[in-house]
Amino acid sequence: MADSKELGTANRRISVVTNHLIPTGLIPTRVDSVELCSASSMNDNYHKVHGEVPTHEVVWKKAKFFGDGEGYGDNNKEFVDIIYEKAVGEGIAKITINRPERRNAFRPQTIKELMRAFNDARDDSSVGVIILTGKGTKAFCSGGDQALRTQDGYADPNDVGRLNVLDLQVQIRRLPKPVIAMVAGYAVGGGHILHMVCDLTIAAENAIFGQTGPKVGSFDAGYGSSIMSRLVGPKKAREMWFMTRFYSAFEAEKMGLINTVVPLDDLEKETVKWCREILRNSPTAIRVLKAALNAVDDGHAGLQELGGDATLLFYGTEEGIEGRTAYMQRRPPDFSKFPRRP
Ligand SMILES: CC(C)(COP(=O)(O)OP(=O)(O)OC[C@H]1O[C@@H](n2cnc3c(N)ncnc32)[C@H](O)[C@@H]1OP(=O)(O)O)[C@@H](O)C(=O)NCCC(=O)NCCSC(=O)c1cc(O)c2ccccc2c1O
Repeated sequence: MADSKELGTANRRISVVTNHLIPTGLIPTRVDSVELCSASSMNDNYHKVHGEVPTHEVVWKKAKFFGDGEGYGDNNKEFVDIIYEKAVGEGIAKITINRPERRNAFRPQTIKELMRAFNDARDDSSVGVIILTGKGTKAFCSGGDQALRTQDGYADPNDVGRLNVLDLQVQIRRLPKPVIAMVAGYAVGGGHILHMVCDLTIAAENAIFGQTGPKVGSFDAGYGSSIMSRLVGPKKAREMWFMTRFYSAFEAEKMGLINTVVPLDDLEKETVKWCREILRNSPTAIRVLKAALNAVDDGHAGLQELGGDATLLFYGTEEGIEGRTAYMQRRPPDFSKFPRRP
């Protein structure tokens, strides 16, 4: 039985907690004085200057590789498992996994093609945002093609096995432009991890999210675990991995796993709108912010990325140029005119 000292402590704690509770009658149920408005209809000077985000129809063209001409063409002839497009006149690239009959499961060839396309979108300075999606409405991606799983990893016929999707995850994570996962249908297994490594996820109402690894004898103990834990918290991450449950788009949004849910018919329109909104902002600010947002979690690699951005910016300054010029002119550099800022 509790003695009187323990009871006193318990009573004090209860009264501290109850003092912070608002009696139900006092909880405001209606906002009288504040006019609520959506971000797009805000009437402040910032929104007057910047205006509405354009909503015109996007025009996609098969992408030509950067450096191969005007940016459009039919290099896609080389692609079997993906479709690579660029929006005409705006800085959006779209990469589509094109294996709908397999719910867009990836095989090694798919990963190789995805990596080529992402590399091109990175190098093409006219591209500012990249959309990753799956063909059709049934699946974004259902992970590794289990028919090609070997003891060494995933292998196309006559090839060595590898877990090459891990390289793609790193590539997306380190790519200095935002990558948006546009998800309709299933994003499960390795496909779920792909959407998690993207910077943003926009889902259709029919989207379904989840891990299947422990059901099929697999697991991703890398980004698939650590990034998930960051996104949904350690308890929910354990639930997702241990139980292998599937979650609706609305549940995923509530969990912080995705950014927004839209009707299936509006999925691309809304995703393009997000891209256009991002493209109005400073590419350098976005580049550095992406690196900064990943830096702590990515350890030395994260610091390297962020540090690289600092060097990149420094190379464009007079101070940086003076160092290089002096070296080339075989003279000592004159850094005296550059401020030693507080
Ligand atoms: C995604 C589904 C829930 C969809 O179910 P639905 O009923 O709509 O469709 P079907 O099941 O009939 O599928 C149609 C058709 O596609 C084939 N298919 C679907 N997914 C795959 C797949 N991943 N691999 C191979 N084939 C697939 C299916 O067999 C049907 O073919 P038919 O010939 O019968 O028409 C459901 O399909 C589903 O649960 N799929 C499996 C999801 C899954 O378990 N994925 C693998 C998880 S493991 C993984 O992805 C993975 C990959 C890596 O590279 C890693 C690397 C490093 C670490 C970990 C890794 C990892 O875990």
